[in-house]
Amino acid sequence: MARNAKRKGAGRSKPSRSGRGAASRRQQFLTRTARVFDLSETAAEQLMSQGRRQSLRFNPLAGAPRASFEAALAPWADGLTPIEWCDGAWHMDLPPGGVLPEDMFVSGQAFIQNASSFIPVLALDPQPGERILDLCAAPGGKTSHIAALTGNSAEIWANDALPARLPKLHEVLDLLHVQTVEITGHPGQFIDRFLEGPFDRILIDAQCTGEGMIDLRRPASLRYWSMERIAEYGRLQRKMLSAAAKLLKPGGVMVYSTCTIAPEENEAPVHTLLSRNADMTLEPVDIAAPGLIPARTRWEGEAFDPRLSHARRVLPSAFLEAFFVARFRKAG
Ligand SMILES: C[S@@+](CC[C@H](N)C(=O)[O-])C[C@H]1O[C@@H](n2cnc3c(N)ncnc32)[C@H](O)[C@@H]1O
Repeated sequence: MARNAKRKGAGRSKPSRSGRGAASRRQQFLTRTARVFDLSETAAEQLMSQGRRQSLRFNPLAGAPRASFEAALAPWADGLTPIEWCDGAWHMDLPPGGVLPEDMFVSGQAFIQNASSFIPVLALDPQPGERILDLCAAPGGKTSHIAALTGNSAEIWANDALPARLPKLHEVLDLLHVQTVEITGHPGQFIDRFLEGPFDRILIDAQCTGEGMIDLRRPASLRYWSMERIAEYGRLQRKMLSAAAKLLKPGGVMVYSTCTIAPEENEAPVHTLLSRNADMTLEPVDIAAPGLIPARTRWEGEAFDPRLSHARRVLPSAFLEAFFVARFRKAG
């Protein structure tokens, strides 16, 4: 796929300053997005031209009882909708000027995320007592969710390769009362050289082109988009998947997620891992979130492993960013 992508890509490594360059980049992104989701370009344009509302997650690790937290939310109940598929989370649609009490955030009782970010953690299904690796962890939203679901009783390794992002990771995990965590700063593509396995569960919430965050009403959000970047991240993601799989315990679960749309960064790296590791298979991503559709089993004339139909794409909507989630199981 990467070779194919490079040939097709009229990509540039630097952002183009010309209006014509920006227009053709926008058109290329739109054409691809429409094809990925099997939509018309008009429908794809609407999908990618909306603001995304945020969601609120209750953090039990802060020690406040859930009932008192919910009581404190009562004055804002009209602007909060419980998320049926994610316990202890609410979609937020507060009236203009509506602000939740600061204390909830300062005390670490509440955390704001895009609701799509809940899906990989729920698919990981972390359990107390397990050894869990979060390979691309900063700023720590998903690590803290893992710690919350396991009641601070899993051994979590939170890794991120970018030194500049580690202070924020420390800060978020401290704020959210995450205790059983080791923070490391290794390159994920070589993680098997730095950390000792085995891990019961591994989350790879990979560095990606972040197409899910593109809002076509804001031309700047496409400034760094290019086929070259897609191909470059696809190579990195393949390497991270391969290195992490070596650290997974037989019988263990590994979840791969991105907030991007490109099949070269989603289905293609998953396909490569399956084709090179007979002991790895895909399991259904069984989360009842709206807008979850099967991942692609073909792209640009190339067929992927049919098990990719178990992986899920998130169709972007008012509350959910475009996301991709695949859940692997290692034989054992
Ligand atoms: C999508 S973000 C992770 C978000 C995080 N999981 C969360 O929920 O808060 C991807 C992260 O990968 C990190 N990263 C980039 N290249 C990496 C690499 N080669 N190995 C490990 N992490 C990397 C980035 O610094 C970034 O923090």
